[in-house]
Amino acid sequence: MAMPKIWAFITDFFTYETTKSVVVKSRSVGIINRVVQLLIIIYFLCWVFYHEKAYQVRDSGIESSVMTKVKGFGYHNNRVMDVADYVAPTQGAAVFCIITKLIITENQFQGFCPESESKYKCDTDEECDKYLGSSTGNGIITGACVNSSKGRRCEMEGWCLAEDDKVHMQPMMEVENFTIFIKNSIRFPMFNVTRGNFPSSLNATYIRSCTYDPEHNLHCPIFKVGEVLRYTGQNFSTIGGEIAINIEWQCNLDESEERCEPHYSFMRLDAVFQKNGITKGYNFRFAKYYKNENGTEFRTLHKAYAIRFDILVTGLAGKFNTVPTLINVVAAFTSVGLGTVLCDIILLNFLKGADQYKAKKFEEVLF
Ligand SMILES: Nc1ncnc2c1ncn2[C@@H]1O[C@H](COP(=O)(O)OP(=O)(O)OP(=O)(O)O)[C@@H](O)[C@H]1O
Repeated sequence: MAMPKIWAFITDFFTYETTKSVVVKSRSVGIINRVVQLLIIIYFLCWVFYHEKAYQVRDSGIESSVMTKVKGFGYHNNRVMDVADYVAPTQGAAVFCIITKLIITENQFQGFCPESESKYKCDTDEECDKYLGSSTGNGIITGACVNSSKGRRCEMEGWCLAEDDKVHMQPMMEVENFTIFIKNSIRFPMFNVTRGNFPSSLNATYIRSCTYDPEHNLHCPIFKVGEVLRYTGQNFSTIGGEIAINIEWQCNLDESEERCEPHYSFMRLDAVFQKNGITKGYNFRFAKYYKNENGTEFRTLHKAYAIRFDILVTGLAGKFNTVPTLINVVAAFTSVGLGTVLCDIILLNFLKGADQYKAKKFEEVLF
């Protein structure tokens, strides 16, 4: 029984198929064929070529440099704070912090003193043993329980007196009115095109007085902190954390280079931690060191609560090129043939004269 099957398979395998054109005089199938072809042509013209600009080569490897400068004055800890006091790091990089609240602990010397927090309350030395080796306090716990102005506390060795960061203080509300100047220059290396985020024609008086507004003042490179927070949907009184200012360059270089302009968008990057009970906002510590007349070193410790700004730059430029144009034109012509596939399925399976069509379409010739 198996032999005839094998023989039939071999005969089928060694056959040759060639295409034969069958003209089907059916109006309905003819209409379907033309409609499918039309849809494919419209898809390629409108979406692939017009919207997706498939005739262009793209460069997403944008090279960018960002410089920032903050200006404004505020009152905090009974003193006027200027940019050198509240911006860190001071170099004007793409990532910087504006300090909104500073807890200052002055005149810390190396030595032994009681911890400040109430969790270090103790009556005996043994109660402090559990903190030995702990890294969450203000210094190295010695294991002794000593007297302090707030009652008995575990003793630590380090910078004394220990910081008390539980003091309540208002953030520097003037931060809302501070302004951030952003200077961004970019280059698309594939096309050797360089652009800046504001026209060189802008004069100094205008720059000093303008602020960015997405509707009326798109070219002004100065951003008001309060407005930036508003664009991200944040309220200044609850703000901490990280804000991104995204500069997006979408450039069609088939048009004039002048139309290659930045678009700004704003978002809060640490939004996931907004409702987190353990960590809120962003803070860090830094110290300033001094020596007194007899050469003993002492320091002023700052715990800074800040808003961190991240200037992100993204870009995509496109320009006409023959290679993608040819590839996509060929793809478009090939795809127009897809109409035949659909019509064949309908003809071979769903129409009245399907058998007749099958017989005409597949013809066996014996030699
Ligand atoms: N955050 C800002 N808000 C408003 N204007 C600013 C801001 N940063 C810079 N400018 C203004 O933009 C222009 C260019 O700033 P740039 O830092 O290059 O020059 P500058 O003369 O060194 O500025 P400065 O006024 O700090 O001395 C200056 O007129 C400057 O005053």
